[in-house]
Amino acid sequence: MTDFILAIDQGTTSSRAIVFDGDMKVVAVGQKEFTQHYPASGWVEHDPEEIWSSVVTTVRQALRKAKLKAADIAAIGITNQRETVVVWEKETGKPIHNAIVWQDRRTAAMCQKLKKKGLEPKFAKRTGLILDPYFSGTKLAWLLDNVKDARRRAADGELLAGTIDSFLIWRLTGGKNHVTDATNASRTLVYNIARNEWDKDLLKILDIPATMLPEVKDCADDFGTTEEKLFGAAIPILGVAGDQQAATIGQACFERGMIKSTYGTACFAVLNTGEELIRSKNRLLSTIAYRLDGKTTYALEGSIFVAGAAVQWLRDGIKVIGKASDSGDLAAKADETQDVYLVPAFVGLGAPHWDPDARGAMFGLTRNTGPAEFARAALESVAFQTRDLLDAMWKDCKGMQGNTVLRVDGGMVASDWAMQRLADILDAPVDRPQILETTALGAAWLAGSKAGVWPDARAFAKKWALDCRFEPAMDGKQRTRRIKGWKDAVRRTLSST
Ligand SMILES: Nc1ncnc2c1ncn2[C@@H]1O[C@H](COP(=O)(O)OP(=O)(O)O)[C@@H](O)[C@H]1O
Ligand SMILES: O=P(O)(O)OC[C@H](O)CO
Repeated sequence: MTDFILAIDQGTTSSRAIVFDGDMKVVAVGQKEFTQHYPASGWVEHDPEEIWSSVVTTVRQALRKAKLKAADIAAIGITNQRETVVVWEKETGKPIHNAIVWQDRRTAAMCQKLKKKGLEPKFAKRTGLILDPYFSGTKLAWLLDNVKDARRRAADGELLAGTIDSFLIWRLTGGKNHVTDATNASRTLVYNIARNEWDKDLLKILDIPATMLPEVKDCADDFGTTEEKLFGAAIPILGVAGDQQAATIGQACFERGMIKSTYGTACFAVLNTGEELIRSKNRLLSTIAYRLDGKTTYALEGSIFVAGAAVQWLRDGIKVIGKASDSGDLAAKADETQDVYLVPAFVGLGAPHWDPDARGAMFGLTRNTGPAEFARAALESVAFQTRDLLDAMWKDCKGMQGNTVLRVDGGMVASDWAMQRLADILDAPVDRPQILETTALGAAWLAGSKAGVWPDARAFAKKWALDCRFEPAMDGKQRTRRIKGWKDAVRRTLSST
C-alpha cells in the first residue's frame, strides 16, 4: 500500500498542498495566494469560490511536482484558517455571501450588546472563548441577519454553514458530507467544549438553526472521499484540524505542559493542558487541542495579532529594512543602553489584554534613536508579548510550569536574533525544529496515522528533531528592567488609560 500523504493547508492569505512521503519528508508543494477583500473599515472577506479553486489548483500542482497520481495518495489531511465562516446552498453548493474572515470586526457591536446583557460568562463557560468578533458565531448570525432571505432559508433547511474545512469537504466529496472536526468546532462560539456538542442555548441566543451546522468528528476520522473526477481517483479524507491545533500536533506537543508558539503574521501560543479543561482567569482561551479516539485533549491559547507583521511594518511602513531577513542584523546593532519600546497595537491588542481600541505606540525615543533601535523594538515586542502570554498561562496552570521549553515555528523563526531575544526575555529555552512545515505535518499525521501508514503518536513524537536550541543568556537584572519598561509601555497604550 502507498504511504504518501497529502496535506491541504488553507491559510488566511494562501492555500497550500503538500505531499509527504512515508518518512514524513516533504516531496512537493503547491501554493497559491488569493484575494483579500476589505469592503469596509475593519471588514475582511474571502471569496469561497476563489478559495475552492486555489485548493483544487494547488493539489493538482503538488501531485504534478511530486510526479504522483491521485491513486498514489493514501489519504488527505486538511488544516485551515480557523473561525472564518461560509454559508452555502445545500442544493447547489453555492455560497450565499463571501466568507467572513477571522480578522473581521463587523460584529463588535453585536458582541458588546451580548456583553451588556451579561451573557459573556455563559459563552465563556460553555465554549472557553470570550465575546469577541474574532469567533464564528456572531459572524454567522450577521450573515443570517443581512443576506436577503437567509434566516427563512436556513430555517427551511436550504442553507448549510461551516468553517473552511467543512466547506472544502462538502465540495471535495461532491456534496455528500457535511462534517467538521472538534478543533474547528471549538472556535465557533456555539460549541460546548466540555460536552462536545453544539450548544442549543447559545444557538438560540444567536438565532442559528442547529440543522445548518456540520456533524463534529474526531480529528483523525472518516471525513469522506474526494470525487473521482477532481483529481483522477477517489482519495479518503482522514484528518482535519484548525491550523494552530495542527501545528501543536506537528510539533508533537502531546504531553500536558508542552507549548508551541507559531510566529507568522500573527502569533498563536498553545499550551497542552491534557484532559483537564482549564478555565482561564487571565483572559486566555480554553480550546480543544485535539480529539482522538473520542478522547478530548484541551489547551489554553493566547493570540497576539502582530508578530511578523511588526517586521512587515519595518519593511513596508517605515522602510528601515529592504527584506524581512535584514531585521535581525539591524536589531543587533541597536544601542543596548536605550530603552526603546514598540507596543505594536496596530489592530488593537489580543490576549491577555483584548483591547480592540488600543493603537500602536513607541516609547523612550531620544535624539540618538535610529533604525537599529526601531528594529530591536519591533522584534523584542514579539518576545515581550509572548512573555505576557506565558505568564498568564502559568498563573492559570499553577504547577504545570516545570521546565518550560517553547517549541517554535512560522516564518519569523528564521531570525536567530529574534529567537535568541525570545529565550532571553522568557528566561526559558526556545527550540526550533528541523521541519518548519509543522501545520501541514500535523494534518498529514492525523490522516497518515488514521490510514495506518504513518506511526502512532508516541513514535511520531520521537521523530521530532531539533534544529537549534536558543538558551537564555541575558543578565537577570537587565531582563527585569526591560520587562518592567515593557509593562509600563503597555499600560500607557491601553485604551482605558
Ligand atoms: N528572517 C526573518 N526575520 C524576521 N521575520 C521574518 C523573517 N522571515 C520572515 N519573517 C516574517 O514572518 C512572516 C511570514 O511568516 P509565515 O509563517 O509565512 O506567515 P503567515 O502564515 O501568517 O503568512 C512575515 O510577517 C515576515 O515579516
Ligand atoms: O491562516 P493563519 O496561519 O493566519 O492562521 C489563522 C488562525 O487560524 C486564526 O485563528
